[in-house]
Amino acid sequence: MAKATKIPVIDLSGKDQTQVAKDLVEAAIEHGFIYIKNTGEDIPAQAINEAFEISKRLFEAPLEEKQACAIQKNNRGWSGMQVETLDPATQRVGDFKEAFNFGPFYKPDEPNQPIPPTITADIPQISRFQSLCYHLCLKLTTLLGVGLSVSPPDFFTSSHLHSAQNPSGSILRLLYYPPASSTPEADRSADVRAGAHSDYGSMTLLFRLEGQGGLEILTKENMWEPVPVAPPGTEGDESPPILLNIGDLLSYWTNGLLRSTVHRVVFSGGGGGGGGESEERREEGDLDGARYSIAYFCHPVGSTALTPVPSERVKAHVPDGENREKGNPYAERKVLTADEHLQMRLRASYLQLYKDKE
Ligand SMILES: O=C(O)CCC(=O)C(=O)O
Ligand SMILES: [Fe+2]
Repeated sequence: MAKATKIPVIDLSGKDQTQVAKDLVEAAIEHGFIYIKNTGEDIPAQAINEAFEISKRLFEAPLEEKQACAIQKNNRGWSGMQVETLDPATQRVGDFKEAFNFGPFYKPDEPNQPIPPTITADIPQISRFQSLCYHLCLKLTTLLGVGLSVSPPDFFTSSHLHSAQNPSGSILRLLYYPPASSTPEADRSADVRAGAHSDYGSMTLLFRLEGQGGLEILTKENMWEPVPVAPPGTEGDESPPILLNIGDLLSYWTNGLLRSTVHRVVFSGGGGGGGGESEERREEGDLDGARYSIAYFCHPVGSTALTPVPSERVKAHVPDGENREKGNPYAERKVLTADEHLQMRLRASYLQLYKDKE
């Protein structure tokens, strides 16, 4: 039976910030996924609720509006059903989801991309939400720097300070997984809502809604385990915890010390993984109903050179067989900057976009 994971819940508002930093680093090494208790201090529940409301309106907008904002090679815009294939080696068909990516608004309320008219009035809220996510990520990069005793301690944070002159690949992504009933072509036991993948950037913040489970991580033992939306101890909070995960870039940068964990989103049939209807899965609600999530993919400034992180802890880390590969999956291709890293990954998941326009 698939068991729920033991991903720790961390409260960033803890008095002893050195301890918080240590706990965060240990969780990033051990699991790569961490629940950030939502106290409302960094991202108020109301801002999250508003963002989900905007997302619903956006995906319900007329198809022509969304198509006019189709995703470009700059990774901004709308991607329709089955356009993205996160696990092309395994998936029979593309992901059963729609997504809309917003690049950074370097000036408040000024998107650098076409926006569907249905949500033009919501630009200030989107801008504010993106800024809240960005600032939470800066806080997290600072804590990781402290927890890893990186010298100087702002090594990670300063490389994430983006601007129009020093842009980053950071993306705020609204996601919509239509109900299975509206996609009868999906084989719920073989197909997935989002294919198995690890994220590309430094770290990802994921916002989910209660009763809309389906996210699973691949454990060290190679088992798929569900990641409950509201783990024990957070049920009474105003908003479920924010799920933080380490991305490939940060794992690569730390020579595999921080773990970038493979994850996916499944229908109730279990994505061919044999998970079946476990107790935890049933607690997660109707896995075939409509599902919304919001991800903020945090990336360093594109020109950042991915040179070894100045930390004794990182230097002392000797990757084991499995992590050696994970730590530097691109060793042969010599990734030099954050931008090169991102371009390589996008090319692999948007097969058609790159094929059509080359
Ligand atoms: O929707 C989710 O819960 C996860 C989405 C995800 O992993 C991604 O977009 O990278
Ligand atoms: Fe992901």
